[in-house]
Amino acid sequence: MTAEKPPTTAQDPTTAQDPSSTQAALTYTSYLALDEVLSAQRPRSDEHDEILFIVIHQVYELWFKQILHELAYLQERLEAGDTPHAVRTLRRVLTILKTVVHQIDVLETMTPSQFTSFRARLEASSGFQSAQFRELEAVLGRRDERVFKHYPEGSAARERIANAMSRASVFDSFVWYLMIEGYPLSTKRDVTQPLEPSPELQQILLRVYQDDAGPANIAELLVDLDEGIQEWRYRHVKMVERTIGAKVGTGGSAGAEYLRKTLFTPMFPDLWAVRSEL
Ligand code: HEM
Ligand SMILES: N[C@@H](CC(=O)c1ccccc1NC=O)C(=O)O
Repeated sequence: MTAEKPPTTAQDPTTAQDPSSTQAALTYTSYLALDEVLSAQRPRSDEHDEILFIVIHQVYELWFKQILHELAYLQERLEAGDTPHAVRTLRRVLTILKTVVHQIDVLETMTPSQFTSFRARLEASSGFQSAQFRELEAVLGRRDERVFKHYPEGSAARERIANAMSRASVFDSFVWYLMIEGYPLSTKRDVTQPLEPSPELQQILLRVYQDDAGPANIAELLVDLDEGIQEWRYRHVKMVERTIGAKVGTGGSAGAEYLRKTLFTPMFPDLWAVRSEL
């Protein structure tokens, strides 16, 4: 249990009677920094639908932030061999992921012509520049220098992505966890390199599934996570197809055609590779 923070409201005698105290009472608005949050929607057109487009993306970025926070904790718990908390954290991440995938329904209420009415005002900005999405991919295990093209050298965003690519990924933490659980894994992976399918690890995973205990539960939740990311990509590309058809993207790619190529690349290839042996 952590000790409760002393109250800082006007009723608190230590502050209420202190004339030098300039601290305003904490309120709903100040605690949640709503003045900042609610003044951060700045449409570039007078089109009705642009606010929805901004709000949806802002909500995404807040959830990405929360997912990154949870994944850092997940890695810590896995590396401590703590199955119950790793399971709970993964469940939370999966629930958030379901929420953000579902949120696409809201944006799909915007018609192509409504989007076209302000699309030009987006100029060359695009989802390619979502640093938190790239960080999320890197935390999960993606190692791909091409993403850096959209982040200026020396920028904080680029540093964060590069940093995530230099650290152990969620999958590396899972492998570490399997070692703690007593599975004999010898070869140490260079965590800065892409995750390649490993026959040695696949043999171990078959045993994990046979044993059908905590590690098998975690493995299944990681498959859920991988599938959830692929589900997001699928829903995103369908939204793109119905909203801009075959138009090229504002970020300079071939649009839907480019996105379709990213659809079936799993984050954790070994967890998929073993499934025909189970
Ligand atoms: C009408 C809605 C949307 C359209 C038409 C759209 C369109 C596109 C297009 C065409 C690309 C390819 C990059 C380019 O050349 O511009 C892209 C990439 C991307 N978009 Fe969207 N997008 C939409 C909504 C969203 C939302 C709500 C998110 C949530 C954060 C999002 C996140 C991303 C990300 C992360 C990428 C990079 C994907 C990758 O490279 O794998 N997009 N989007
Ligand atoms: N790439 C989209 C524009 C777009 O969707 C977008 C633009 C700015 C900020 C976020 C965006 N969302 C995802 O790509 C397009 O080509 O229409």
